[in-house]
Parts: sequence; structure tokens; C-alpha cells
Amino acid sequence: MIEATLCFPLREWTPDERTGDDRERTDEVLLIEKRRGLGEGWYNGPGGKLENGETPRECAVRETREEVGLAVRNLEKAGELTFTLDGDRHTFCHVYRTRSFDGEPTPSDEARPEWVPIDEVPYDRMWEDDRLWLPAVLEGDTVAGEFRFEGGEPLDEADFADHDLERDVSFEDRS
Ligand SMILES: COc1nc(N)nc2c1ncn2[C@H]1C[C@H](O)[C@@H](COP(=O)(O)OP(=O)(O)OP(=O)(O)O)O1
Repeated sequence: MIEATLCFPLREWTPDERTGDDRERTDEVLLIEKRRGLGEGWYNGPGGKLENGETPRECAVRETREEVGLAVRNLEKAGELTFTLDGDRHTFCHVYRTRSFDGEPTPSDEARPEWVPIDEVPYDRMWEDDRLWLPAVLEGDTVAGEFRFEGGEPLDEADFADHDLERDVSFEDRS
């Protein structure tokens, strides 16, 4: 089974009174538009597969740096997701969020970053499971879920079948 990570950097957006911007203050999340590989063309958080000897947290930090050039710190564990394909465990994904980072997001070969207000997340351009668990993660909750896909490899061409989801979960190892 593949072990992978996703990281959702968050920031507060405040209106600039000098420009007369009258939008409400809101949180924004840094998403990527994936440019290659699994989920190409879809929005997601920065992330990827664990390398040998790496902890999930180290992986999330490395992948966020590699994909969008952001140095994230103080990651908070927000979720554990299991994706099954035709009844077999396919990917186990650790989900993090953070408000601590240095640098400005910059595009890479793998990803185009974009700050998005959390109530405007483009779920119609994301994995089908995301609309079920990401809102809770962006609200500060914790989630654990299993999402079942059917139809054979690759996973991003399979059909989403059903799921189980728990909220307000505690993660013992805090990995
Ligand atoms: C099945 O549903 C999924 N939903 C979401 N939101 N994200 C998913 C799903 N399945 C996989 N993912 C994530 C997990 C990883 O963050 C990426 C896939 O990573 P990738 O295969 O691109 O991993 P890298 O290590 O970056 O790949 P390279 O081999 O290209 O370096 O999708």
C-alpha cells in the first residue's frame, strides 16, 4: 500500500481598506493544480508519497517545498484517509494543516499554487472524496475515513463508490 501526505497551508485574508475592498475577512487555503502524475489537472493540497526512512510529517514538509517552494512548520495532524481500490487498500494518506510557513508559493513542474477562500474551494475540480472530508479539515476539525473506489487502476480513473467518515478523531502517534 502507498503511504502519502497532503498539506493544507492556511492564512487569514483581510480586506485592504485603502483600496475600498469590502469583502469579508476570510481564511484562504493554498491549493495546487496538479500538473502531472496522479490527479493531473485537478486541485489538491501539496503532498505526495513517502520516501524511504521518511516520517509522514517530513514528507509533507518536503513535498510542499518541492511543489510550491513554501517552507511549512508546526504541522497539525488533521486527518487519516484510506483509499481502497476494488476492495484492496491502495493508499493511506496523512493530512496536515498549518498557519506557519515562510516564503511565497511559486509554481513548479508538478504544481501551480493558488490561494483560495475556504468557502470557494473548487470541489467540482477535485477528487470526489474531497468534498466529504476537506470542509471539516478547513474548519479545524479532525477526520478519519475510508473511501472506496472501483474500476481498476489508475485510481484517478476509477469510480468513487462509497465511504465511512468519522470526525473529531484523536491521533495517538501524532505522526
Ligand atoms: C483517492 O482520493 C484522493 N484524494 C485526494 N484528495 N488526494 C489523493 C487521493 N489519492 C491520492 N491522493 C494524493 C496523495 C498524494 O498527495 C497525491 C499523489 O501523489 P503523487 O503520486 O503525485 O506523489 P509524488 O510523490 O509527488 O509523485 P512523484 O512520483 O511524481 O514524485 O495525491
